[in-house]
Amino acid sequence: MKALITGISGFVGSHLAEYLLKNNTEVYGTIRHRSRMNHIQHLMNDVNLVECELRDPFSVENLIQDVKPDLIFHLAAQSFVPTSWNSPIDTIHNNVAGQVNIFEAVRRFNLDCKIQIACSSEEYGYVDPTEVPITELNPIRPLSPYAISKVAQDYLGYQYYKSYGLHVVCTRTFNHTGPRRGENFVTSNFAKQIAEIEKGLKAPVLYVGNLQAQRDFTDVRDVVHAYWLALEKGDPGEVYNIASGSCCTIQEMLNLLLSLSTVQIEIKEDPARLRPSDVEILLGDYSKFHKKTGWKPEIPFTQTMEDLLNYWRAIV
Ligand SMILES: Nc1nc2c(ncn2[C@@H]2O[C@H](COP(=O)(O)OP(=O)(O)O[C@H]3O[C@H](CO)[C@@H](O)[C@H](O)[C@@H]3O)[C@@H](O)[C@H]2O)c(=O)[nH]1
Repeated sequence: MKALITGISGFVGSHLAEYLLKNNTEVYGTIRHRSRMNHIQHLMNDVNLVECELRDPFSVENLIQDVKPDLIFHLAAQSFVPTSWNSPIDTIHNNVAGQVNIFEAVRRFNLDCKIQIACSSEEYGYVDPTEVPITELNPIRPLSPYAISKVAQDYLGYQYYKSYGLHVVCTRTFNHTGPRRGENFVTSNFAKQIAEIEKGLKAPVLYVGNLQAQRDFTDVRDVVHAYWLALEKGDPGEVYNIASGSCCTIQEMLNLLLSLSTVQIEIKEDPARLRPSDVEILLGDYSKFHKKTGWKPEIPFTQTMEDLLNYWRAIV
């Protein structure tokens, strides 16, 4: 079985590669010339890397023709919400064009493969507090250009399934974290600041944005297991929530991290970290996916945050 991971050098891509290798799957992954390889350095002898610019149809055609994967996990994306405010067109173009190029190449070469699309809970956007937990039937009310790009990816998956019979499964994943999480994302950003303060590399002041937002966090190692099951057992043309089923405020997540450290830290709001419109609550209902695949999250949140903090302690 040959699996292709787009964005293999990223946070989720590197964990998925580890998971697939343990499952005796032959792993191929796309990288770009400027990709940082530190997350997959330890896998270099076990995975096959292909340089590919997903925005370029010729590059993607060559990729699909050469690799001929049985499974495609499409993870590559501009995935940081604030960046999408600064460069909305780039985010939408990158996330949408890359996926259309993959679909068109699979179609052109008549490839019999299953495709997982990494969609997002951000698609739900504005959620009234009476509308949680969020099921796949909740309204889609996107609040950022990033969310719009994910809605487009989601609906393209449905359209290519209906129009051409492509085996596409969309996973709407709620927030996920763990070792190797990019330092811009809130859990990693706070953990890195704490690790730096512990080492005396930074004054004991931790900068934060909106601490009232509520998020549903799952460990990335549970998430990659879900992606595998989505293609093994999920129905094509369907969308599945991947979530933990509980949520906390960002303040509570910060308190947990602080409780794992012994240093005294002052908390300061940094206005630059506030967003034009923030999604205030994301709390997912993953029962549709559980019924289909038996999946449920296994790793407790405290463990995830401890592993994340230790990850940063080891590298700052
Ligand atoms: N990044 C960041 N966020 C902060 C900070 N302080 C508070 N927050 C709040 O913490 C929440 C989470 O922010 P992020 O970690 O940046 O993630 P996100 O915007 O929820 O998006 C993530 O989850 C999506 C799934 O729901 C993913 O699709 C997306 O790619 C990303 O991983 C947001 O409400 C944000 O306003 C801060 O200093 N930095």
